[in-house]
Amino acid sequence: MRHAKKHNETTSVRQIILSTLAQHRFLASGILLSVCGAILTALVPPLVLGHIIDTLTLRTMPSLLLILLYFAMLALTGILESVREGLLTVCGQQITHALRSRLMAKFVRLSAEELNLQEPGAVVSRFVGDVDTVENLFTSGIISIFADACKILSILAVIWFRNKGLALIFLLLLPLLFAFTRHVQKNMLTAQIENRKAVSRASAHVPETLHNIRTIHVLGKERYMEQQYDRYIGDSYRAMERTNFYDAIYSPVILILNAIVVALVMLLSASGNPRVLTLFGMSAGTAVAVMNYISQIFSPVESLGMEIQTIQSAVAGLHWIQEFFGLPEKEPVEANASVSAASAKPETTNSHADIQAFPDAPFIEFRDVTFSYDGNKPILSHLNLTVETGDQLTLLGRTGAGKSTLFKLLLGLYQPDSGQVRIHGVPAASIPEAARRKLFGYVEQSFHMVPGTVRDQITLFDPAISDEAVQKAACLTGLADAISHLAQGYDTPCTPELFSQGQWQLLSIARAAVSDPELLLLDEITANLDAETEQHVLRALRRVSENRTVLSISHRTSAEFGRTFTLHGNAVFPIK
Ligand SMILES: Nc1ncnc2c1ncn2[C@@H]1O[C@H](COP(=O)(O)OP(=O)(O)OP(=O)(O)O)[C@@H](O)[C@H]1O
Repeated sequence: MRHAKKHNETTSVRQIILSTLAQHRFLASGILLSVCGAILTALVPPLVLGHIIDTLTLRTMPSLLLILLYFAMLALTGILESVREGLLTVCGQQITHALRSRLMAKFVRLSAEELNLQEPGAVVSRFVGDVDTVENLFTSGIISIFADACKILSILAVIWFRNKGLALIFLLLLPLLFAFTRHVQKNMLTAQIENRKAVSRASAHVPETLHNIRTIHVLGKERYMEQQYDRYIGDSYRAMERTNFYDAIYSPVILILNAIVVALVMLLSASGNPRVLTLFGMSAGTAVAVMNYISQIFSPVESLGMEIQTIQSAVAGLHWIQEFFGLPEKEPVEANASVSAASAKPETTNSHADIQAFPDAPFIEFRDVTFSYDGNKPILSHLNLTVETGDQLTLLGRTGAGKSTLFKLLLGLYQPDSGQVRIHGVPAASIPEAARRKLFGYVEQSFHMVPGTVRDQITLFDPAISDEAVQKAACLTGLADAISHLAQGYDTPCTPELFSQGQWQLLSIARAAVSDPELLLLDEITANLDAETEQHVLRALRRVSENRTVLSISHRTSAEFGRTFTLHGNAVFPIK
Protein backbone atom coordinates (compact mmCIF):
# COMPACT_ATOMS: atom_id res chain seq x y z
CA MET A 1 0.00 0.00 0.00
CA ARG A 2 1.03 3.55 -0.79
CA HIS A 3 1.05 4.77 2.77
CA ALA A 4 3.14 1.87 4.02
CA LYS A 5 5.94 2.92 1.70
CA LYS A 6 6.49 6.31 3.24
CA HIS A 7 10.08 6.98 4.17
CA ASN A 8 10.95 8.90 7.28
CA GLU A 9 14.32 9.99 8.54
CA THR A 10 13.61 11.74 11.82
CA THR A 11 15.97 14.51 12.76
CA SER A 12 16.00 15.55 16.37
CA VAL A 13 16.20 19.17 17.48
CA ARG A 14 18.46 18.04 20.30
CA GLN A 15 20.93 16.51 17.81
CA ILE A 16 20.97 19.71 15.75
CA ILE A 17 21.63 21.86 18.83
CA LEU A 18 24.34 19.54 20.15
CA SER A 19 26.09 19.25 16.80
CA THR A 20 25.99 23.06 16.37
CA LEU A 21 27.54 23.48 19.83
CA ALA A 22 30.14 20.83 19.01
CA GLN A 23 31.01 22.66 15.78
CA HIS A 24 31.46 25.92 17.74
CA ARG A 25 33.38 24.54 20.69
CA PHE A 26 35.25 27.79 21.38
CA LEU A 27 32.01 29.72 21.46
CA ALA A 28 30.43 27.24 23.89
CA SER A 29 33.52 27.28 26.13
CA GLY A 30 33.58 31.09 26.00
CA ILE A 31 29.97 31.20 27.21
CA LEU A 32 30.67 28.80 30.06
CA LEU A 33 33.76 30.74 31.18
CA SER A 34 32.08 34.16 30.96
CA VAL A 35 28.98 32.91 32.86
CA CYS A 36 31.01 31.40 35.72
CA GLY A 37 33.50 34.28 35.69
CA ALA A 38 30.77 36.95 35.96
CA ILE A 39 29.14 35.11 38.90
CA LEU A 40 32.41 34.83 40.82
CA THR A 41 33.69 38.32 40.15
CA ALA A 42 30.31 39.87 41.16
CA LEU A 43 30.78 38.40 44.65
CA VAL A 44 34.11 40.13 45.27
CA PRO A 45 33.36 43.91 45.26
CA PRO A 46 30.93 43.91 48.26
CA LEU A 47 33.46 41.87 50.27
CA VAL A 48 36.33 44.22 49.36
CA LEU A 49 34.13 47.24 50.14
CA GLY A 50 33.24 45.73 53.54
CA HIS A 51 36.93 45.23 54.23
CA ILE A 52 37.78 48.81 53.22
CA ILE A 53 35.06 50.20 55.52
CA ASP A 54 36.15 48.01 58.41
CA THR A 55 39.70 49.28 57.92
CA LEU A 56 38.46 52.88 57.90
CA THR A 57 36.41 52.38 61.06
CA LEU A 58 39.69 51.32 62.75
CA ARG A 59 41.04 54.75 61.68
CA THR A 60 43.65 53.23 59.35
CA MET A 61 43.95 53.85 55.62
CA PRO A 62 43.07 50.88 53.39
CA SER A 63 45.77 49.94 50.89
CA LEU A 64 45.58 51.43 47.38
CA LEU A 65 45.73 47.90 46.00
CA LEU A 66 42.47 47.02 47.79
CA ILE A 67 40.76 50.09 46.37
CA LEU A 68 42.02 49.28 42.88
CA LEU A 69 40.88 45.67 43.33
CA TYR A 70 37.38 46.91 44.14
CA PHE A 71 37.13 48.93 40.90
CA ALA A 72 38.90 46.27 38.84
CA MET A 73 36.41 43.62 39.97
CA LEU A 74 33.46 45.89 39.18
CA ALA A 75 34.88 46.51 35.69
CA LEU A 76 35.69 42.84 35.15
CA THR A 77 32.14 41.80 36.12
CA GLY A 78 30.73 44.30 33.61
CA ILE A 79 33.09 43.09 30.87
CA LEU A 80 32.33 39.41 31.52
CA GLU A 81 28.58 40.07 31.47
CA SER A 82 28.87 41.90 28.13
CA VAL A 83 31.01 39.10 26.68
CA ARG A 84 28.44 36.56 27.91
CA GLU A 85 25.57 38.45 26.24
CA GLY A 86 27.51 38.82 23.00
CA LEU A 87 28.53 35.17 22.84
CA LEU A 88 25.01 34.03 23.72
CA THR A 89 23.59 36.10 20.84
CA VAL A 90 26.10 34.59 18.38
CA CYS A 91 25.40 31.09 19.70
CA GLY A 92 21.62 31.63 19.41
CA GLN A 93 22.07 32.78 15.80
CA GLN A 94 24.18 29.73 14.92
CA ILE A 95 21.51 27.43 16.33
CA THR A 96 18.74 29.33 14.54
CA HIS A 97 20.69 29.05 11.28
CA ALA A 98 21.20 25.31 11.71
CA LEU A 99 17.54 24.74 12.62
CA ARG A 100 16.20 26.77 9.68
CA SER A 101 18.53 24.99 7.23
CA ARG A 102 17.43 21.59 8.49
CA LEU A 103 13.77 22.63 8.42
CA MET A 104 14.12 23.64 4.76
CA ALA A 105 15.94 20.39 3.94
CA LYS A 106 13.05 18.52 5.55
CA PHE A 107 10.40 20.67 3.87
CA VAL A 108 11.62 19.91 0.34
CA ARG A 109 11.72 16.18 1.14
CA LEU A 110 8.10 15.97 2.35
CA SER A 111 5.88 13.56 0.44
CA ALA A 112 3.25 15.02 -1.90
CA GLU A 113 0.47 13.71 0.40
CA GLU A 114 2.02 15.43 3.39
CA LEU A 115 2.54 18.71 1.54
CA ASN A 116 -1.17 18.66 0.68
CA LEU A 117 -2.06 18.47 4.37
CA GLN A 118 0.19 21.35 5.46
CA GLU A 119 -1.34 24.74 6.14
CA PRO A 120 0.97 27.45 4.75
CA GLY A 121 0.58 29.61 7.89
CA ALA A 122 1.51 26.72 10.18
CA VAL A 123 4.62 25.88 8.12
CA VAL A 124 5.72 29.53 8.15
CA SER A 125 5.37 29.70 11.93
CA ARG A 126 7.59 26.59 12.27
CA PHE A 127 10.31 28.47 10.32
CA VAL A 128 9.88 31.85 11.99
CA GLY A 129 8.13 31.95 15.39
CA ASP A 130 9.07 28.51 16.68
CA VAL A 131 12.72 28.81 15.66
CA ASP A 132 12.85 32.24 17.34
CA THR A 133 11.56 30.77 20.60
CA VAL A 134 14.36 28.19 20.45
CA GLU A 135 16.87 31.01 19.90
CA ASN A 136 15.44 32.75 22.99
CA LEU A 137 15.96 29.52 24.87
CA PHE A 138 19.69 30.16 24.50
CA THR A 139 19.91 33.94 24.60
CA SER A 140 17.55 34.47 27.56
CA GLY A 141 16.55 30.99 28.68
CA ILE A 142 18.59 28.12 30.01
CA ILE A 143 22.00 29.81 30.20
CA SER A 144 20.55 32.88 31.92
CA ILE A 145 18.48 30.76 34.30
CA PHE A 146 21.63 28.85 35.20
CA ALA A 147 23.55 32.10 35.69
CA ASP A 148 20.79 33.65 37.82
CA ALA A 149 20.32 30.54 39.95
CA CYS A 150 24.09 30.37 40.53
CA LYS A 151 24.16 34.07 41.37
CA ILE A 152 21.41 33.67 43.99
CA LEU A 153 23.07 30.59 45.51
CA SER A 154 26.53 32.16 45.62
CA ILE A 155 25.18 35.36 47.24
CA LEU A 156 23.30 33.23 49.79
CA ALA A 157 26.50 31.29 50.52
CA VAL A 158 28.53 34.46 51.07
CA ILE A 159 25.75 35.98 53.23
CA TRP A 160 25.67 32.80 55.30
CA PHE A 161 29.30 33.31 56.26
CA ARG A 162 28.88 37.04 56.92
CA ASN A 163 25.45 37.14 58.56
CA LYS A 164 23.58 33.91 59.27
CA GLY A 165 20.42 35.72 60.35
CA LEU A 166 20.07 37.46 56.99
CA ALA A 167 20.68 34.18 55.17
CA LEU A 168 17.81 32.61 57.15
CA ILE A 169 15.54 35.57 56.36
CA PHE A 170 16.32 35.11 52.67
CA LEU A 171 15.71 31.37 52.79
CA LEU A 172 12.21 32.14 54.08
CA LEU A 173 11.60 35.14 51.87
CA LEU A 174 12.90 33.96 48.48
CA PRO A 175 10.23 31.28 47.82
CA LEU A 176 7.49 33.84 48.64
CA LEU A 177 9.17 36.45 46.48
CA PHE A 178 9.47 33.97 43.63
CA ALA A 179 5.80 32.95 43.91
CA PHE A 180 4.73 36.61 43.86
CA THR A 181 6.95 37.33 40.83
CA ARG A 182 5.50 34.37 38.89
CA HIS A 183 1.96 35.40 39.80
CA VAL A 184 2.55 38.91 38.45
CA GLN A 185 4.33 37.65 35.32
CA LYS A 186 1.66 35.07 34.48
CA ASN A 187 -1.12 37.61 34.81
CA MET A 188 0.80 40.12 32.74
CA LEU A 189 1.42 37.54 30.03
CA THR A 190 -2.25 36.52 29.90
CA ALA A 191 -3.27 40.16 29.66
CA GLN A 192 -0.67 40.80 26.92
CA ILE A 193 -1.91 37.82 24.87
CA GLU A 194 -5.51 38.99 25.23
CA ASN A 195 -4.46 42.47 24.19
CA ARG A 196 -2.62 41.16 21.14
CA LYS A 197 -5.64 39.09 20.07
CA ALA A 198 -7.99 42.05 20.54
CA VAL A 199 -5.65 44.35 18.59
CA SER A 200 -5.36 41.89 15.70
CA ARG A 201 -9.17 41.48 15.62
CA ALA A 202 -9.59 45.27 15.62
CA SER A 203 -6.93 45.67 12.88
CA ALA A 204 -8.53 42.98 10.72
CA HIS A 205 -11.95 44.62 11.20
CA VAL A 206 -10.98 47.74 9.22
CA PRO A 207 -9.96 46.07 5.92
CA GLU A 208 -12.83 43.59 6.34
CA THR A 209 -15.28 46.50 6.60
CA LEU A 210 -13.70 48.14 3.58
CA HIS A 211 -13.84 44.93 1.57
CA ASN A 212 -17.53 44.36 2.35
CA ILE A 213 -18.61 47.99 2.47
CA ARG A 214 -21.22 47.64 -0.30
CA THR A 215 -22.87 44.62 1.38
CA ILE A 216 -22.80 46.51 4.72
CA HIS A 217 -24.58 49.50 3.16
CA VAL A 218 -27.08 47.34 1.29
CA LEU A 219 -28.01 45.34 4.41
CA GLY A 220 -27.85 48.36 6.77
CA LYS A 221 -25.18 46.76 8.99
CA GLU A 222 -23.22 49.97 9.72
CA ARG A 223 -24.23 50.09 13.41
CA TYR A 224 -23.40 46.40 13.88
CA MET A 225 -19.92 46.90 12.40
CA GLU A 226 -19.35 49.92 14.67
CA GLN A 227 -20.38 48.00 17.79
CA GLN A 228 -18.19 45.09 16.82
CA TYR A 229 -15.18 47.40 16.48
CA ASP A 230 -15.97 49.05 19.85
CA ARG A 231 -16.06 45.64 21.46
CA TYR A 232 -12.62 44.71 20.10
CA ILE A 233 -10.95 47.93 21.24
CA GLY A 234 -12.78 47.70 24.60
CA ASP A 235 -11.25 44.23 25.10
CA SER A 236 -7.85 45.63 24.22
CA TYR A 237 -8.12 48.53 26.73
CA ARG A 238 -9.22 46.22 29.51
CA ALA A 239 -6.29 43.89 28.87
CA MET A 240 -3.88 46.82 28.78
CA GLU A 241 -5.21 48.15 32.08
CA ARG A 242 -4.48 44.80 33.71
CA THR A 243 -0.92 44.82 32.31
CA ASN A 244 -0.39 48.38 33.57
CA PHE A 245 -1.72 47.48 37.03
CA TYR A 246 0.73 44.60 37.52
CA ASP A 247 3.54 46.61 35.98
CA ALA A 248 2.84 49.46 38.40
CA ILE A 249 2.72 47.36 41.58
CA TYR A 250 5.69 45.06 40.99
CA SER A 251 8.63 47.49 41.33
CA PRO A 252 7.30 49.33 44.42
CA VAL A 253 6.62 45.99 46.17
CA ILE A 254 10.21 44.83 45.48
CA LEU A 255 11.71 48.16 46.60
CA ILE A 256 9.63 48.21 49.78
CA LEU A 257 10.61 44.61 50.52
CA ASN A 258 14.27 45.49 49.94
CA ALA A 259 13.97 48.41 52.38
CA ILE A 260 12.15 46.28 54.98
CA VAL A 261 14.82 43.55 54.86
CA VAL A 262 17.64 46.11 55.20
CA ALA A 263 15.86 47.90 58.06
CA LEU A 264 15.09 44.62 59.83
CA VAL A 265 18.68 43.37 59.60
CA MET A 266 20.08 46.71 60.76
CA LEU A 267 17.66 46.90 63.68
CA LEU A 268 18.45 43.36 64.74
CA SER A 269 22.20 43.91 64.41
CA ALA A 270 21.88 47.01 66.61
CA SER A 271 19.91 45.19 69.31
CA GLY A 272 21.74 44.60 72.60
CA ASN A 273 20.48 41.00 72.89
CA PRO A 274 23.50 38.64 72.69
CA ARG A 275 21.36 35.81 71.28
CA VAL A 276 20.12 37.98 68.46
CA LEU A 277 23.63 39.24 67.89
CA THR A 278 24.96 35.70 67.35
CA LEU A 279 22.80 35.66 64.21
CA PHE A 280 22.74 39.31 63.16
CA GLY A 281 25.81 40.95 64.71
CA MET A 282 28.20 42.45 62.18
CA SER A 283 30.77 45.13 61.62
CA ALA A 284 30.07 48.38 59.73
CA GLY A 285 31.93 47.00 56.70
CA THR A 286 29.90 43.79 56.71
CA ALA A 287 26.72 45.89 56.96
CA VAL A 288 27.66 47.75 53.78
CA ALA A 289 28.50 44.48 52.02
CA VAL A 290 25.25 42.91 53.20
CA MET A 291 23.17 45.85 51.97
CA ASN A 292 24.88 45.52 48.63
CA TYR A 293 24.07 41.81 48.44
CA ILE A 294 20.44 42.38 49.45
CA SER A 295 19.85 44.67 46.48
CA GLN A 296 21.74 42.26 44.19
CA ILE A 297 19.56 39.28 45.07
CA PHE A 298 16.21 40.76 44.01
CA SER A 299 17.05 41.28 40.36
CA PRO A 300 17.96 37.62 39.51
CA VAL A 301 14.71 36.48 41.18
CA GLU A 302 12.76 38.72 38.80
CA SER A 303 14.79 37.48 35.79
CA LEU A 304 14.29 33.88 36.89
CA GLY A 305 10.52 34.25 36.50
CA MET A 306 10.87 35.62 32.97
CA GLU A 307 13.38 32.92 32.05
CA ILE A 308 10.95 30.20 33.15
CA GLN A 309 8.39 31.82 30.86
CA THR A 310 10.86 31.80 27.95
CA ILE A 311 11.70 28.17 28.55
CA GLN A 312 8.01 27.22 28.66
CA SER A 313 7.26 28.81 25.29
CA ALA A 314 10.51 27.42 23.84
CA VAL A 315 9.45 23.91 24.89
CA ALA A 316 6.22 24.39 22.92
CA GLY A 317 8.28 25.66 19.93
CA LEU A 318 10.63 22.67 20.21
CA HIS A 319 7.65 20.33 20.25
CA TRP A 320 6.23 21.81 17.01
CA ILE A 321 9.61 21.70 15.28
CA GLN A 322 10.17 18.12 16.41
CA GLU A 323 6.72 17.18 15.10
CA PHE A 324 7.59 18.76 11.74
CA PHE A 325 10.81 16.73 11.57
CA GLY A 326 8.72 13.61 12.17
CA LEU A 327 6.52 14.13 9.06
CA PRO A 328 6.76 11.44 6.36
CA GLU A 329 9.16 12.11 3.53
CA LYS A 330 8.95 11.01 -0.06
CA GLU A 331 10.54 7.69 -0.78
CA PRO A 332 14.26 7.82 -1.48
CA VAL A 333 15.12 6.69 -4.98
CA GLU A 334 18.16 4.54 -5.65
CA ALA A 335 20.55 6.90 -7.45
CA ASN A 336 22.50 3.98 -8.89
CA ALA A 337 19.59 2.58 -10.93
CA SER A 338 21.46 3.75 -13.98
CA VAL A 339 22.08 1.40 -16.83
CA SER A 340 21.17 2.46 -20.30
CA ALA A 341 18.93 0.55 -22.64
CA ALA A 342 18.95 3.40 -25.09
CA SER A 343 20.41 1.29 -27.85
CA ALA A 344 17.21 -0.70 -27.98
CA LYS A 345 15.13 2.44 -28.56
CA PRO A 346 14.17 3.96 -31.88
CA GLU A 347 16.28 6.86 -33.03
CA THR A 348 13.56 9.40 -32.36
CA THR A 349 13.92 8.99 -28.58
CA ASN A 350 16.63 10.58 -26.49
CA SER A 351 18.94 8.54 -24.41
CA HIS A 352 17.26 7.85 -21.08
CA ALA A 353 20.74 7.12 -19.83
CA ASP A 354 19.95 7.43 -16.17
CA ILE A 355 17.27 4.81 -15.73
CA GLN A 356 17.54 1.10 -15.93
CA ALA A 357 15.09 0.54 -18.77
CA PHE A 358 13.59 -2.61 -20.22
CA PRO A 359 13.94 -2.48 -24.01
CA ASP A 360 10.71 -4.35 -24.72
CA ALA A 361 8.56 -2.40 -22.29
CA PRO A 362 6.19 0.28 -23.61
CA PHE A 363 7.27 3.88 -23.02
CA ILE A 364 4.38 4.55 -20.60
CA GLU A 365 2.19 1.93 -19.07
CA PHE A 366 -0.65 2.23 -16.56
CA ARG A 367 -1.49 -1.35 -15.67
CA ASP A 368 -4.67 -1.96 -13.65
CA VAL A 369 -4.08 1.26 -11.66
CA THR A 370 -6.33 2.17 -8.75
CA PHE A 371 -5.65 5.40 -6.90
CA SER A 372 -7.34 7.49 -4.24
CA TYR A 373 -6.20 10.52 -2.25
CA ASP A 374 -5.89 9.65 1.44
CA GLY A 375 -7.87 6.43 1.15
CA ASN A 376 -11.02 8.25 -0.03
CA LYS A 377 -13.16 7.27 -2.99
CA PRO A 378 -10.91 6.05 -5.85
CA ILE A 379 -10.21 8.70 -8.49
CA LEU A 380 -8.85 6.06 -10.89
CA SER A 381 -10.01 2.48 -10.71
CA HIS A 382 -8.39 -0.43 -12.61
CA LEU A 383 -7.14 1.95 -15.30
CA ASN A 384 -5.12 0.59 -18.22
CA LEU A 385 -3.30 2.86 -20.67
CA THR A 386 -0.26 2.35 -22.90
CA VAL A 387 1.65 5.07 -24.71
CA GLU A 388 4.41 4.14 -27.15
CA THR A 389 7.47 6.20 -28.00
CA GLY A 390 6.61 8.98 -30.43
CA ASP A 391 2.87 8.90 -29.64
CA GLN A 392 1.18 12.27 -29.32
CA LEU A 393 -2.18 12.30 -27.64
CA THR A 394 -4.61 14.59 -25.88
CA LEU A 395 -6.70 13.50 -22.91
CA LEU A 396 -10.17 14.94 -22.61
CA GLY A 397 -12.67 14.20 -19.88
CA ARG A 398 -15.13 15.88 -17.54
CA THR A 399 -13.76 18.05 -14.82
CA GLY A 400 -12.62 15.95 -11.86
CA ALA A 401 -12.25 12.79 -13.98
CA GLY A 402 -8.64 12.42 -12.81
CA LYS A 403 -6.62 13.69 -15.79
CA SER A 404 -4.19 15.76 -13.70
CA THR A 405 -4.02 12.91 -11.19
CA LEU A 406 -2.82 10.68 -14.03
CA PHE A 407 0.06 13.12 -14.64
CA LYS A 408 0.92 13.22 -10.92
CA LEU A 409 1.22 9.42 -10.92
CA LEU A 410 3.38 9.57 -14.02
CA LEU A 411 5.63 12.19 -12.42
CA GLY A 412 6.03 9.85 -9.45
CA LEU A 413 4.53 12.36 -6.99
CA TYR A 414 2.10 9.70 -5.79
CA GLN A 415 2.11 5.95 -5.96
CA PRO A 416 -0.93 3.90 -6.94
CA ASP A 417 -2.93 2.03 -4.28
CA SER A 418 -2.72 -0.99 -6.57
CA GLY A 419 -1.50 -1.69 -10.07
CA GLN A 420 1.58 -0.22 -11.73
CA VAL A 421 2.64 3.00 -13.40
CA ARG A 422 5.79 2.32 -15.42
CA ILE A 423 8.03 4.33 -17.72
CA HIS A 424 10.31 2.20 -19.90
CA GLY A 425 9.30 -0.62 -17.59
CA VAL A 426 10.55 1.22 -14.46
CA PRO A 427 8.07 2.23 -11.72
CA ALA A 428 7.53 5.98 -12.16
CA ALA A 429 8.21 6.76 -8.49
CA SER A 430 11.57 4.92 -8.64
CA ILE A 431 13.09 7.06 -11.36
CA PRO A 432 16.13 8.88 -9.91
CA GLU A 433 15.80 12.63 -9.65
CA ALA A 434 18.79 13.20 -11.92
CA ALA A 435 17.05 11.24 -14.70
CA ARG A 436 13.71 13.02 -14.40
CA ARG A 437 14.61 16.21 -16.20
CA LYS A 438 15.95 14.22 -19.17
CA LEU A 439 12.78 12.18 -19.19
CA PHE A 440 9.93 14.66 -18.65
CA GLY A 441 9.19 18.21 -19.61
CA TYR A 442 6.14 19.37 -17.68
CA VAL A 443 4.21 22.48 -18.69
CA GLU A 444 1.37 23.66 -16.48
CA GLN A 445 -1.52 26.13 -16.81
CA SER A 446 0.56 28.98 -15.50
CA PHE A 447 4.23 29.75 -15.10
CA HIS A 448 5.88 29.45 -11.69
CA MET A 449 8.66 31.99 -11.47
CA VAL A 450 11.77 31.24 -9.42
CA PRO A 451 13.81 34.11 -7.93
CA GLY A 452 16.56 34.79 -10.48
CA THR A 453 17.29 35.85 -14.04
CA VAL A 454 15.58 34.90 -17.30
CA ARG A 455 18.29 32.26 -17.80
CA ASP A 456 17.58 30.83 -14.32
CA GLN A 457 13.89 30.45 -15.25
CA ILE A 458 14.92 28.20 -18.10
CA THR A 459 17.77 26.27 -16.48
CA LEU A 460 16.30 26.11 -12.98
CA PHE A 461 19.89 26.56 -11.79
CA ASP A 462 21.05 23.31 -13.45
CA PRO A 463 24.75 23.92 -14.21
CA ALA A 464 24.72 21.09 -16.76
CA ILE A 465 22.53 23.17 -19.10
CA SER A 466 24.74 25.22 -21.42
CA ASP A 467 24.08 28.76 -22.68
CA GLU A 468 23.70 27.32 -26.19
CA ALA A 469 20.93 24.99 -24.97
CA VAL A 470 19.17 27.94 -23.29
CA GLN A 471 19.34 30.03 -26.47
CA LYS A 472 18.19 27.09 -28.59
CA ALA A 473 15.15 26.54 -26.34
CA ALA A 474 14.32 30.26 -26.45
CA CYS A 475 14.61 30.28 -30.28
CA LEU A 476 12.44 27.18 -30.58
CA THR A 477 9.66 28.80 -28.56
CA GLY A 478 10.01 32.12 -30.41
CA LEU A 479 11.05 34.02 -27.26
CA ALA A 480 14.65 34.77 -28.27
CA ASP A 481 13.72 38.07 -29.89
CA ALA A 482 11.82 39.37 -26.84
CA ILE A 483 14.70 38.33 -24.53
CA SER A 484 17.33 40.03 -26.72
CA HIS A 485 15.41 43.31 -26.34
CA LEU A 486 15.68 43.16 -22.55
CA ALA A 487 18.31 45.47 -20.98
CA GLN A 488 20.47 42.58 -19.74
CA GLY A 489 19.18 39.87 -22.11
CA TYR A 490 19.24 36.45 -20.46
CA ASP A 491 20.78 38.00 -17.34
CA THR A 492 17.77 40.25 -16.69
CA PRO A 493 16.36 39.63 -13.22
CA CYS A 494 12.80 38.32 -13.54
CA THR A 495 9.86 40.32 -12.23
CA PRO A 496 6.16 39.53 -12.84
CA GLU A 497 5.72 42.44 -15.27
CA LEU A 498 8.70 41.46 -17.49
CA PHE A 499 6.62 39.34 -19.88
CA SER A 500 3.00 39.00 -21.01
CA GLN A 501 1.00 35.95 -19.96
CA GLY A 502 1.56 34.29 -23.34
CA GLN A 503 5.32 34.98 -23.12
CA TRP A 504 5.45 33.45 -19.63
CA GLN A 505 3.84 30.33 -21.10
CA LEU A 506 6.48 30.30 -23.86
CA LEU A 507 9.14 30.55 -21.15
CA SER A 508 7.47 27.61 -19.46
CA ILE A 509 7.79 25.61 -22.68
CA ALA A 510 11.45 26.68 -23.04
CA ARG A 511 12.05 25.47 -19.47
CA ALA A 512 10.51 22.09 -20.37
CA ALA A 513 12.34 21.82 -23.72
CA VAL A 514 15.82 22.91 -22.65
CA SER A 515 16.85 19.51 -21.33
CA ASP A 516 15.57 17.85 -24.49
CA PRO A 517 13.20 15.48 -22.65
CA GLU A 518 11.74 12.35 -24.19
CA LEU A 519 8.23 13.11 -22.98
CA LEU A 520 6.29 16.37 -22.85
CA LEU A 521 3.43 16.56 -20.36
CA LEU A 522 1.11 19.48 -21.07
CA ASP A 523 -1.57 20.28 -18.51
CA GLU A 524 -4.10 22.79 -19.86
CA ILE A 525 -1.30 25.04 -20.96
CA THR A 526 -3.46 27.45 -22.97
CA ALA A 527 -6.37 27.62 -20.49
CA ASN A 528 -5.59 31.22 -19.46
CA LEU A 529 -4.78 32.60 -22.91
CA ASP A 530 -6.86 34.44 -25.52
CA ALA A 531 -7.42 32.76 -28.90
CA GLU A 532 -4.63 34.64 -30.71
CA THR A 533 -1.98 34.06 -28.01
CA GLU A 534 -3.13 30.45 -27.76
CA GLN A 535 -2.34 29.93 -31.45
CA HIS A 536 1.08 31.54 -30.96
CA VAL A 537 1.84 29.25 -28.00
CA LEU A 538 0.54 26.18 -29.86
CA ARG A 539 2.80 26.91 -32.84
CA ALA A 540 5.79 27.07 -30.46
CA LEU A 541 4.65 23.87 -28.87
CA ARG A 542 4.40 22.05 -32.18
CA ARG A 543 8.01 22.98 -32.96
CA VAL A 544 9.13 21.72 -29.54
CA SER A 545 7.04 18.53 -29.84
CA GLU A 546 8.56 17.37 -33.10
CA ASN A 547 9.91 13.83 -32.73
CA ARG A 548 8.83 13.71 -29.11
CA THR A 549 6.22 11.79 -27.17
CA VAL A 550 3.50 14.18 -25.99
CA LEU A 551 0.71 13.70 -23.49
CA SER A 552 -1.61 16.67 -23.25
CA ILE A 553 -4.68 17.57 -21.21
CA SER A 554 -7.05 20.11 -22.65
CA HIS A 555 -10.64 21.26 -22.45
CA ARG A 556 -10.37 23.23 -25.66
CA THR A 557 -10.61 21.52 -29.02
CA SER A 558 -8.31 24.23 -30.41
CA ALA A 559 -5.51 22.96 -28.16
CA GLU A 560 -5.77 19.28 -28.99
CA PHE A 561 -2.57 17.48 -29.76
CA GLY A 562 -2.26 14.40 -31.99
CA ARG A 563 -4.83 11.71 -31.32
CA THR A 564 -7.60 12.50 -28.86
CA PHE A 565 -8.78 10.26 -26.04
CA THR A 566 -11.27 10.68 -23.28
CA LEU A 567 -10.79 9.56 -19.69
CA HIS A 568 -14.19 8.43 -18.59
CA GLY A 569 -15.42 5.89 -16.09
CA ASN A 570 -11.82 4.91 -15.38
CA ALA A 571 -11.10 3.87 -18.92
CA VAL A 572 -9.43 5.73 -21.76
CA PHE A 573 -11.35 5.70 -25.03
CA PRO A 574 -10.07 6.96 -28.40
CA ILE A 575 -12.46 9.56 -29.81
CA LYS A 576 -10.77 10.33 -33.09
N1 LIG B 1 -4.23 16.72 -3.64
C1 LIG B 1 -5.48 16.24 -3.63
N2 LIG B 1 -6.00 15.77 -2.49
C2 LIG B 1 -7.25 15.27 -2.46
N3 LIG B 1 -8.06 15.21 -3.53
C3 LIG B 1 -7.59 15.69 -4.71
C4 LIG B 1 -6.28 16.24 -4.81
N4 LIG B 1 -6.06 16.62 -6.09
C5 LIG B 1 -7.21 16.34 -6.75
N5 LIG B 1 -8.12 15.78 -5.93
C6 LIG B 1 -9.46 15.29 -6.29
O1 LIG B 1 -9.30 14.32 -7.30
C7 LIG B 1 -10.30 14.44 -8.29
C8 LIG B 1 -9.64 14.46 -9.64
O2 LIG B 1 -8.87 15.64 -9.74
P1 LIG B 1 -8.01 15.99 -11.03
O3 LIG B 1 -7.39 17.32 -10.81
O4 LIG B 1 -7.14 14.85 -11.35
O5 LIG B 1 -9.16 16.08 -12.13
P2 LIG B 1 -9.07 16.64 -13.61
O6 LIG B 1 -9.71 15.60 -14.48
O7 LIG B 1 -7.69 17.05 -13.95
O8 LIG B 1 -10.04 17.90 -13.48
P3 LIG B 1 -9.98 19.29 -14.26
O9 LIG B 1 -10.28 18.99 -15.68
O10 LIG B 1 -11.06 20.09 -13.63
O11 LIG B 1 -8.62 19.86 -14.03
C9 LIG B 1 -11.09 15.69 -7.95
O12 LIG B 1 -12.31 15.28 -7.35
C10 LIG B 1 -10.25 16.41 -6.95
O13 LIG B 1 -11.05 17.05 -5.98
